Amino acid sequence: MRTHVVDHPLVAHKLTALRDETTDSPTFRRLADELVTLLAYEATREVRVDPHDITTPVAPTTGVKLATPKPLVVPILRAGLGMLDGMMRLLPTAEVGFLGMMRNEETLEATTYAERLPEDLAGRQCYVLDPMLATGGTLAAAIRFLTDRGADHITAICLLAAPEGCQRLENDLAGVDVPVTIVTAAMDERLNEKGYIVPGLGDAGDRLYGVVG
Ligand SMILES: O=P(O)(O)OC[C@H]1O[C@H](OP(=O)(O)OP(=O)(O)O)[C@H](O)[C@@H]1O
Ligand SMILES: O=c1cc[nH]c(=O)[nH]1
Ligand SMILES: [Mg+2]
Repeated sequence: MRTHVVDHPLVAHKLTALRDETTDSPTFRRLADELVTLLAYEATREVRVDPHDITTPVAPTTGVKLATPKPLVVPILRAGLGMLDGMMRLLPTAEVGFLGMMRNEETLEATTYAERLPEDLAGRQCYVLDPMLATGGTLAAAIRFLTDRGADHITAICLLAAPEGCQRLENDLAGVDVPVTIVTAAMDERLNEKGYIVPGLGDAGDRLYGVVG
């Protein structure tokens, strides 16, 4: 597994505003949207392309276009939904699959409550969107869903990551023979006793969409 922390002053600036507890929900949603577009630029560095012949007003030339099958983008509900538009801005022709996953805040175990993915992902590049990589349980399960169906190249875009979650992913995915890359805006210090990222940004889903039950 590779981990890529995007080191860019604009990313750091937007992330600082996102973390700030005084940032309201509309601003939080806008910042998450802008950040994912910046991270997606790095995350799509290995997106597959084919040669493509065109003619400019001056001369014929060969460029590239996205290869077929198109990449699959998978936001993890709920919080990952706040990253979808920002990702699709860069990959407008990608397909989108959905995973609904929720972490039990007592046991910190992730459960899956919704799944809408293509049955066959053989030969597909997948981009998983989830703002928070905390214990890593959610992302490990999501990546398993994709590799079990044949996905052969996986990139997860997370706004924040914790070292404990990255270590767990390394362990859980040790037997997975598929390249996995994590692209994040920051590797934070640690998790607290409740499994929250420190300093983090709090509960991403709640900050995007409000507290539900
Ligand atoms: O790395 P982990 O310890 O598994 O935690 C990370 C998960 O927790 C949050 O989702 P949450 O369960 O709060 O659901 P929500 O998006 O509906 O708020 C977050 O969006 C991740 O999916
Ligand atoms: O810090 C954290 C950890 C898990 N989920 C969140 O939304 N935030
Ligand atoms: Mg949440």
